Amino acid sequence: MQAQPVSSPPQLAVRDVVVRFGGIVALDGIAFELHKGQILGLIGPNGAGKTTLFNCLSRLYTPASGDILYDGKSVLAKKAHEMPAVGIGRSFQNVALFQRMSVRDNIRVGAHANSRSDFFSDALRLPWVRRQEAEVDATVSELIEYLELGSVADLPVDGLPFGTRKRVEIARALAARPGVLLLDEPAGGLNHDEVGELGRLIQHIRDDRGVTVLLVEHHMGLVMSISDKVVVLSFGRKIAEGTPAEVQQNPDVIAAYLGGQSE
Ligand SMILES: Nc1ncnc2c1ncn2[C@@H]1O[C@H](COP(=O)(O)OP(=O)(O)OP(=O)(O)O)[C@@H](O)[C@H]1O
Repeated sequence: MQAQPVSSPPQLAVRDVVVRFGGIVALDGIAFELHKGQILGLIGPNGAGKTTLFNCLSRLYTPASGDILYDGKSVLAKKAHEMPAVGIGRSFQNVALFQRMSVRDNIRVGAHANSRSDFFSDALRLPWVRRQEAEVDATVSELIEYLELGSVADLPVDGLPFGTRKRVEIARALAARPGVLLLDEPAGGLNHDEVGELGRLIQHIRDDRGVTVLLVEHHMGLVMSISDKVVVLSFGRKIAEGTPAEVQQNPDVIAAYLGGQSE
């Protein structure tokens, strides 16, 4: 799938977001837009505000001012657990799965984010509950195949290699059928080959499933090779936005990273 032209309304819009922790201004009026089918890389030196922004997008933090809009509607009244149903899914930096549960059941948890149920309907196994369960089973099976998790589907998560657990986490986020997928440092802890596979996977998720991706990542090779657009933060401000080539040549970006290295 091709990214929509930037003249179309944005799927996700970050408008002048400010976050303060005591005297620290972690985000100082951040604004950018993400269009359907784009892969956006959010980068910046340590302490730039990437995680803080990510936590605003998944509603773990509430900005002091500014707004976040999904398909034109503010999400600030939503709670974190409501976000998958809104259409914004996320993965966590350090993998946040149910360790003793199987791969299949972890993915099932993600699929249930979009399903409705209540005690009596469940207990009576009403036809719509059975139909919904069949749909969840089909979604989970399709994702197990899509993410090549078939050989480990019924194993508990805690014994699996880190790279596999990261794929399970992506599968769980996809199970809620997000319009936008937020990936928090997905390359962290992966080896060179695994990073290459991850980059192809993220592009496939965009191309095959039409999912828009916002990627917070320190791995420059990954960000620059797959992003349509890169937003650069430094000390809570947006210092650059553009294509990977534009951003890499931007003197402010080069200075921010060199400054970070000499600290
Ligand atoms: N919960 C918090 N309480 C106080 N200050 C915080 C909190 N979270 C972040 N900060 C501060 O806000 C600023 C932005 O931090 P943030 O973690 O968002 O940066 P980052 O770009 O994600 O950094 P890194 O790449 O190291 O993860 C930093 O100065 C940080 O110390």
